[in-house]
Amino acid sequence: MEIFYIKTANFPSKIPDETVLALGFFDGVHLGHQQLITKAKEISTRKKLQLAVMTFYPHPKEIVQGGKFNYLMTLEEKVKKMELLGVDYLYVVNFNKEFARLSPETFVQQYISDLNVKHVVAGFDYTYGHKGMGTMDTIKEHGNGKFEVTVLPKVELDGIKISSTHIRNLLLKGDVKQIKSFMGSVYETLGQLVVPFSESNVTVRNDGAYMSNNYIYTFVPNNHCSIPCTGKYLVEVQSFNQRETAIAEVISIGKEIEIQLCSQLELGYNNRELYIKWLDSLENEKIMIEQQTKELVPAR
Ligand SMILES: Cc1cc2nc3c(=O)[nH]c(=O)nc-3n(C[C@H](O)[C@H](O)[C@H](O)COP(=O)(O)O)c2cc1C
Ligand SMILES: Nc1ncnc2c1ncn2[C@@H]1O[C@H](COP(=O)(O)OP(=O)(O)OP(=O)(O)O)[C@@H](O)[C@H]1O
Repeated sequence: MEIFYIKTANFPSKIPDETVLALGFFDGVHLGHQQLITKAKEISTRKKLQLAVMTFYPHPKEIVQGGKFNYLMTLEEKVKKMELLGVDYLYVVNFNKEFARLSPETFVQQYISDLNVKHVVAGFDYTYGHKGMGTMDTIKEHGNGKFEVTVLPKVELDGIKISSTHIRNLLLKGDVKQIKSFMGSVYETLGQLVVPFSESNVTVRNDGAYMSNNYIYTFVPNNHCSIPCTGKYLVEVQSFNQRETAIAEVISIGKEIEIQLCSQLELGYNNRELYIKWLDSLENEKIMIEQQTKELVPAR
């Protein structure tokens, strides 16, 4: 897969071959996105064209509304998923204030027609151009017959539109188990495992690695990735080919996010980059323990 980072009016010097282009932000590359890209792949194979995806960075909301946006994945992770889906060209358009002001017509002319696109595929709710005024009802007309258009109807699960927003809401509720049926895989967060420094708790091994004697570590998620709400979770910690099941506690969601792993972790290296896979919430267990504790209090 070839990646083109496009800044306003700075187009690739080599215009790629004729393509089928899938459009959208694609945060999380969930099952709705996967259906869209698979559809575009089928069309590209049938028409013997290359498959291209156009996404943006940063997220339009971060620029238009300002403030921090909670992403489901980093751009690097999105790139990996696109590669697995068989994408040939990935355009990452720098979304800035100047770009946001482009009219729907100018966007279609400069960023679609001029990029040798022969077929556009996007979902029923895709919008483009200043204030998102362009829709799937206007795109064909704005393309002046230069490309075909396929619209993917709403992909739902149990009557709910599969969307990045719904997955973010599940994270806010700590309902990590449900996420798999919307994303197609367990939600995971990339970050660094750090041994909190306290002399009584840390052993320095011969190879220089810090080991936590009581198995308590701090996990610092990579910048700007969403994590579930505070509470205890059953997780899988994955680094290279090592996997461990552990209990993670999200203590606070603020500037410094810390997650403490309390199981017997053999991955005890300091500052090691790894994935946390969020398997299930242990809040029910916590509620049960709280209820049992309450029952033990003698009646006065
Ligand atoms: C040229 C262009 C200008 C845009 N301008 C705005 C804007 O002014 N305000 C806004 O909220 N979104 C704007 N957007 C974002 C789109 O409405 C939409 O969120 C984006 O294309 C991603 O689509 P998706 O959310 O369906 O994946 C713009 C998009 C494009 C391509
Ligand atoms: N459930 C779905 N059914 C059909 N098309 C979808 C679905 N979800 C996303 N798409 C399409 O996939 C592309 C990327 O969409 P986008 O990144 O806006 O996803 P989203 O899940 O709707 O995000 P958000 O919830 O943040 O708005 C767009 O063309 C969009 O219309």
